Amino acid sequence: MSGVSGVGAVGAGTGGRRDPLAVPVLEVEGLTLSLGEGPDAARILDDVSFTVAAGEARGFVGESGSGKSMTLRAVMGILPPTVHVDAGRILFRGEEIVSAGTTGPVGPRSRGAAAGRLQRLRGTGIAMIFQEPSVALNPVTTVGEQIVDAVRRRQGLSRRQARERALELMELVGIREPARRLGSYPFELSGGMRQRVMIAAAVAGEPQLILCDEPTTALDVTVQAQILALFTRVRDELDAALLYVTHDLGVVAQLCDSLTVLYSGSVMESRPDLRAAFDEPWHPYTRALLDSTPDIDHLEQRLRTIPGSAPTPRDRPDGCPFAPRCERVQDDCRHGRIPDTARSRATEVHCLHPLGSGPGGVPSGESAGSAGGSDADAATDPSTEATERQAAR
Ligand SMILES: Nc1ncnc2c1ncn2[C@@H]1O[C@H](COP(=O)(O)OP(=O)(O)OP(=O)(O)O)[C@@H](O)[C@H]1O
Repeated sequence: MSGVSGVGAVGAGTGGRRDPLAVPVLEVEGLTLSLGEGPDAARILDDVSFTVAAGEARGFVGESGSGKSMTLRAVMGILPPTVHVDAGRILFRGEEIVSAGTTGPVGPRSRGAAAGRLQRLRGTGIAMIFQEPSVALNPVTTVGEQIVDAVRRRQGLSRRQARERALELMELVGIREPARRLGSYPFELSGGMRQRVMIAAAVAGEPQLILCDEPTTALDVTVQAQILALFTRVRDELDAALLYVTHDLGVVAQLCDSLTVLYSGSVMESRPDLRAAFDEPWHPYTRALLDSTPDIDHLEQRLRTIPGSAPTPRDRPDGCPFAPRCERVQDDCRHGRIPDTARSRATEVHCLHPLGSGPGGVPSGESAGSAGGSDADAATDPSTEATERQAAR
């Protein structure tokens, strides 16, 4: 792809050193969501926290129904009307955009300062890329018009300038002969091409945060690899923060720097260093997910499946929601709230009997510090290491 023009076309592309102390682009703090109200309310997200920094790609993984999409929808401000925020908040570049009491887009409680800020950010500061391009693309409008409109809406350029920018964006996302393709309708393109068009339209506003909801699941592996490479490129050129939802750890391995593992609405494990998490997962659920992921280097090994199934929001058990399926379960796992046993600022492990050999079951390399975060913590905190690695990239 020749798209060097894309560097100038889509963003800051600073490529310089980042400030490890900079405010994260996205901070989700204690997000707790319920479906319905009153005695029939069911908790679909319970005290979920994580951050994504500029230039970082965080994989957000878990089985179907674990709450991945709902988290993205909360960030984007598009929760279903029946789902509301019980507790927690979401900050975009340090500014609160979602707070407790927020409900779906039609609810009266969604109005207010935070909702107004979110409205303005949607499409410019924050972009979302869906699994199915038809969700985002208009079938009766040419792809050129859709990208030009996205550019104009977000950047206030003239029609001619916007067309030039649209061509650059199409080149950036790997659409050959973009001038010819401007006049195509979505149905005239392959699935992979439609996905590229959606990405081009999404990044037209030079977003600082890109939310991806399984955007390659429907594509064959070759196209999937191209799209993943494209995400890496767009992220680097915009210095954007990427939150990538998937159930596929193979995809996470190719794209992401950090990892959050969700199960039945709760964070099981959150790690700033994806490689360390894959080499030595601490939560038995993360281990089980890894064991059920195909490994191209060890095809002779039989894949393990996780016995049983995840609870629905209405039948979540007391204690650890994974306990009924966990090989390491003990009596104390079945009662009360499971605390974070990692004792590190950027790392979370909600398990009373984690894998590993360090203090609290957490290997020494990533166990640094207390939740308070002293200078000594900063020297060894894996979040600092990960940020510095990114800064040096
Ligand atoms: N529109 C909706 N209205 C009410 N509840 C919903 C809605 N969509 C999903 N849910 C429920 O919210 C919970 C979390 O669902 P969510 O879609 O976030 O899971 P997920 O991890 O993204 O799953 P998948 O990988 O299948 O997309 C589930 O129990 C689901 O049944």
